[in-house]
Amino acid sequence: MNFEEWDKWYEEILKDFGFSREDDERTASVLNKLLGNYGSIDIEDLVNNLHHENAAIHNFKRDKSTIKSFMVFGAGPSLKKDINYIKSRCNIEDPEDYIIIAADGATTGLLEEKIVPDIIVTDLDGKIEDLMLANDLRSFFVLHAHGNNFDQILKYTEKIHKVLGTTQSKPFSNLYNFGGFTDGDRAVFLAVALNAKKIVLAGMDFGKIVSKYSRPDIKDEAALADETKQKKLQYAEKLIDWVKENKNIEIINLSKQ
Ligand SMILES: Nc1ncnc2c1ncn2[C@@H]1O[C@H](COP(=O)(O)OP(=O)(O)OP(=O)(O)O)[C@@H](O)[C@H]1O
Ligand SMILES: Nc1nc2c(c(=O)[nH]1)N=C(CO)CN2
Ligand SMILES: [Mg+2]
Repeated sequence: MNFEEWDKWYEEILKDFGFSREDDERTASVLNKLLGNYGSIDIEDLVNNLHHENAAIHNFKRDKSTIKSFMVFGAGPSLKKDINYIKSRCNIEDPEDYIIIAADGATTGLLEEKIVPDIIVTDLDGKIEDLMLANDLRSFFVLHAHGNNFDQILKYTEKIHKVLGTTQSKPFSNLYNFGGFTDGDRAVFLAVALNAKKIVLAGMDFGKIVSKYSRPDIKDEAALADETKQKKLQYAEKLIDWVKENKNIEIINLSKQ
């Protein structure tokens, strides 16, 4: 989604949630500076490195043109069921098959199943030790700045490597905006920017229930989402519907089957 198109969604989101564009831009400006100091990658680096990372691990040369299929894992209640289904159907670690993108808290569920994502799309409110562990092991970070994560960006950016920065306001300098709002739908927009032909969604229930991977502080496996979270999930679903309607990409949602 280009920025002009995204900006219409963004205006609506700012009004609907009462967020401030200036606050988003303030965090974006800090992230941009930190990435300037500590280093960041661009989209070309990401594509090239995805290829090399897998070549190193699997002794397999993935041609750039074979990067076509993606799996996006969200932190919805069906995450574990969907991972088990995928494991029973295919070799999830086969680099020929899929690029694996985890949306933030879903990283923890994947690590529990011995799967280290290729990419983590995050605003740094997932379980931070797991995000950092995955980053050390293998995962590239697509790190998002917004008005509500200034402190996390300030604290953790220097500790993370292999980072591509994003903003939800106007992109500039080191920061991209591929479109999208929550970590899960931004992961889908990233796959679109990486020329996906097929995207499989797992743990992307939307609805009103959140899992412990989304809210590590809840006691049970799942709980009723608060009103703000429910509204965020509605936007996530609508934005992914926009991709279905406007892009020629096969999208399969395992959570809805
Ligand atoms: N039922 C669900 N509960 C939680 N996440 C879901 C659900 N369905 C889909 N997702 C996707 O999983 C992603 C990862 O979840 P997580 O709660 O870590 O994200 P988030 O975008 O940081 O949200 P928040 O700002 O509420 O913390 C969400 O961004 C969302 O797109
Ligand atoms: N300003 C602001 N922006 C966001 C927020 C948030 O809480 N505040 N949460 C997001 C992830 O769901 C994405 N963007
Ligand atoms: Mg998050």
